[in-house]
Amino acid sequence: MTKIKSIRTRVWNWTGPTVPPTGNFCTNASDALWMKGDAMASFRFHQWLTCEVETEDGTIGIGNAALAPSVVKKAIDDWYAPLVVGEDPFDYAYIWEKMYRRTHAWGRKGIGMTAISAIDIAIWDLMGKLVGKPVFKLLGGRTKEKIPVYYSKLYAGPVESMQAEAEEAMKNGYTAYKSRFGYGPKDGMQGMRENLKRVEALREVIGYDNDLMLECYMGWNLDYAKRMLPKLAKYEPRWLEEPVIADDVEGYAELNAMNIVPISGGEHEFSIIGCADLIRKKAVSVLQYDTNRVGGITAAQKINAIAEAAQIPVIPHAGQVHNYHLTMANTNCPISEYFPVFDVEVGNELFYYIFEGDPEAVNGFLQLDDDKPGLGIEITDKHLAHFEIVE
Ligand SMILES: O=C(O)[C@H](O)[C@H](O)[C@@H](O)CO
Ligand SMILES: [Mg+2]
Repeated sequence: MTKIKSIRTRVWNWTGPTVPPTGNFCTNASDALWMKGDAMASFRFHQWLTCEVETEDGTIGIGNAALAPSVVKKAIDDWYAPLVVGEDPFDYAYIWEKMYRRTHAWGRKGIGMTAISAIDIAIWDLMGKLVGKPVFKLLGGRTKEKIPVYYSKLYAGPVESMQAEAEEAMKNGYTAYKSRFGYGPKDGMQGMRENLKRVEALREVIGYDNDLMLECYMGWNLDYAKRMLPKLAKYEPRWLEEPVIADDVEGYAELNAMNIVPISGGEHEFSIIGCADLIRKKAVSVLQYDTNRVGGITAAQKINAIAEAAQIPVIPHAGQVHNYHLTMANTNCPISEYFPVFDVEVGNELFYYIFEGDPEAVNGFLQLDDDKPGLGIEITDKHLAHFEIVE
């Protein structure tokens, strides 16, 4: 048995080219503020955290976090690493509880749970490498021949450019698409029409035999969403995502109970109990935790069981292998989100520039390798020129 010897955290600050922001690009929680300028600014993630957990025999497990990397690094270095070093990685449930309970006063959600997630993901990668098995084989194995994905981009812009992007994606074999709204409560009735115009335009391109999902990214509110839902119904969206801020669980439940369009959410929820609460309150019809926020693979797998008991499908936020392995190992996880490999825009794309081995979608599906131990990714130095790294 080999014990955990050290944890190495690095913050990767992207210094490469980024797609310049445009107006009404993606509604978000900042839209409710009286402010000028780029409301999406605080939701661009142009840095990432890598978290490498090494055992005495030199095996290294790789974890990661996208939220507030510089702060999460500090939390891991100062608080969580001392709790984990010296433990047996296969005692992962005990390690999770130790991290959760020893920082319970401040770490139950947000930064603390993100730090726990990064370490836990690394421990699962480590366990897979130590036993020579892919992580999904430790979770339940292969429940799918390959994983269907949905194309997740289509940020709001000129109608013609959105249609052109959808047409291009159609050529690549996707059968499900997620688009972002650009208008919300402060844009009034005209903004509603702009939103509906774009949904109609996308349906003209993808038709009605393909799934269309609509993303608000916490940029609407209960009143606006209640007014929009009846107008959206005829476009048959598969779900309406994060229509209200993450704390408005009652708002979620009221919108979901209207049963006009299934409501999805969870990418800004944390911990097993946080997600169980969304399920208990019937706040979502589709649960979308992100494994690198919610508590890692240990927490995500427990949440999958709770969601399955309630027959709520789980479609984790983001692509990325830490989510794919859970989707592969759970029948109640039908498809995966997939960020197409594009220039760096909001930052979801950074994963492709830091890691090697994240599967790329082919014809609307992606595959995991039965013989690749752990998560199947390594940190690459191919794009180091575009990063400033803080050890
Ligand atoms: O569902 C998503 O993919 C997230 O909400 C996005 O990461 C966010 O960038 C808004 O598009
Ligand atoms: Mg989302």
